[in-house]
Amino acid sequence: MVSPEILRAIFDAINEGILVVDTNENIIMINNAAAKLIGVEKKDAEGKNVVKILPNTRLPVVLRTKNPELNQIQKLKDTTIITSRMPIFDEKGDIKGAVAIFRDISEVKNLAEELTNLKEIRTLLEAIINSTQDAISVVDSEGKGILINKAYTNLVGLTKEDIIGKPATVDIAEGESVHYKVLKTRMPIKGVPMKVGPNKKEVIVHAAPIIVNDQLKGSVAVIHDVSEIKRLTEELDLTKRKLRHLEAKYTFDDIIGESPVIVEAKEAARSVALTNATILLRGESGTGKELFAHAIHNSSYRKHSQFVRVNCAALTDSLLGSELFGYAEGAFTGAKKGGRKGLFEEADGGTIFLDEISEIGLSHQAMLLRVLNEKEILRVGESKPVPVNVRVIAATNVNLERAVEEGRFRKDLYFRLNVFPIYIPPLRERKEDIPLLVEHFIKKYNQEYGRAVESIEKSALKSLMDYDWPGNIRELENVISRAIINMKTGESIIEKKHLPSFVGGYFEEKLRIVNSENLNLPLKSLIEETEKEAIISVLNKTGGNKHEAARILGISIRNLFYKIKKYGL
Ligand SMILES: Nc1ncnc2c1ncn2[C@@H]1O[C@H](COP(=O)(O)OP(=O)(O)OP(=O)(O)O)[C@@H](O)[C@H]1O
Repeated sequence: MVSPEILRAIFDAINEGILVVDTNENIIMINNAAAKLIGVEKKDAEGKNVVKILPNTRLPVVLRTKNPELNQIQKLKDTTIITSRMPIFDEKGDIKGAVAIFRDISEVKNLAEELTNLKEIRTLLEAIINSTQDAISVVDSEGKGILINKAYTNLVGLTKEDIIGKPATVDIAEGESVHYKVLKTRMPIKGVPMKVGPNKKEVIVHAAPIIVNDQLKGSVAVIHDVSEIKRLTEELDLTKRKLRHLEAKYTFDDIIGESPVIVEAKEAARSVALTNATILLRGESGTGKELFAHAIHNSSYRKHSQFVRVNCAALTDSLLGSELFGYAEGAFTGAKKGGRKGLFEEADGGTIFLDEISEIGLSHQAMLLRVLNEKEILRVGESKPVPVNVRVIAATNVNLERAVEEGRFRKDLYFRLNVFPIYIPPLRERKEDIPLLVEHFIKKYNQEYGRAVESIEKSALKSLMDYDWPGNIRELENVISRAIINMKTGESIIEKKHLPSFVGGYFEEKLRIVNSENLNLPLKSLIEETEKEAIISVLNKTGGNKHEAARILGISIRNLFYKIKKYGL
């Protein structure tokens, strides 16, 4: 027989709390764990009615019902416990008391809560990872796949089954594993180009190590699809080039005008066209410099070769260099493999038309001078010159002499370009050409818009003759084209009412002044008209000097050029 002392010692050694009551609900035994959980001294509890010690205890219920209550979770002070209560019967089956066995499960509960939290965080993370457009792949510290998202599957064409638990190299078609590199170096890697998946998708990969408490846990990679961007860039490149390579469309016959000044300019251009001389076309914006450049190329022996047009004002200085002269492989970030030909090389055998030449920065002016003198170019980032046979036609609408004086334009380049200047006079100095030009534009826009406009009314023509045309022929062309658009079907003569107010008509009066008649016009049209009006007034004020006009308007010269073109001024 085990002595009661030994039994007590065993009871006390047990981690679970044990509390025994007799049929009178008095505590006859309580072990250390129970006393500790309840927060009483054993000696103070023994012999006491259990309800006094534990007011909410259900032991009296068990005594009464004689039914056990098993594994019930409840709060005991600050702890959570799991309790089982059972009646105690003697051999005859009479009830002798009841016992409660309970265990502190706070820690287990915390753990369970933590697990639930972790689960929530994981679900949240997965939702985030799956909703990003960038493909993500994660490997563990050994380089085995542990997570990929939907975008990854869409991009790479591999599923979880192909990746999870497999080595980091499974998805690579061309290139080295970035994950392995990251795991080896513990350093992030950016912008690695490679091809992935069965379809050899072109991607750029950024990867970083996952370090928790100083321990390397794995590597995460974000994979960007660049095939679409590459395709679009190539398309854009091609379109840009195609746009430039639109053959020289015009000949001298397309240059309308019989005024002595324009006839003289045409004669000069016609005779120099047959030589190889560099030509400088001078004249205000919209006077027809580009038209002259086309005509010169078309009547030169180079007419079957390329005519390449570059608007030097439209490109930033840094872009202009690589566009004009090309670049070597690796000349700068983003440089194409194998480098790229510049426009000078593309125009080899033909003509390059450098519009707005005054806008070239000083460093590129030096390079241009070299082309003109040495007949060879240096690609950006390369030291070996490439010979080129290109005729240069430059154009400017600014006072280059002043630019030279102000140090903005190299004197030697100025002299080199100005060997054969052709001055194209502004329209206000050859107003006698206006009727011919109007007739020409009526024909042109009849064809373009499918109209049958016959001519212009005398008083309307007079308004055109009275106006000074700061935007020159481009502006006149624009006014005629808009007049035709403004004409109703059935109207075949351009009248004053079809002309804008600034040339003495009144069509745009309605547009410009916000009144009940035009309240239904979109705000954009009203703003554009006002902007156009402001530009015209300032240009008139500065006598067509665009640098000054841009200064007064508080916009860049490039922006002003853009707006002048946009509004056809
Ligand atoms: N003499 C002309 N006969 C017919 N159309 C002309 C004539 N001169 C110019 N044009 C037309 O006017 C518009 C402007 O001409 P162009 O682009 O050649 O001018 P530009 O002097 O090169 O202008 P910018 O300096 O702004 O580049 C074009 O649509 C062109 O066809």
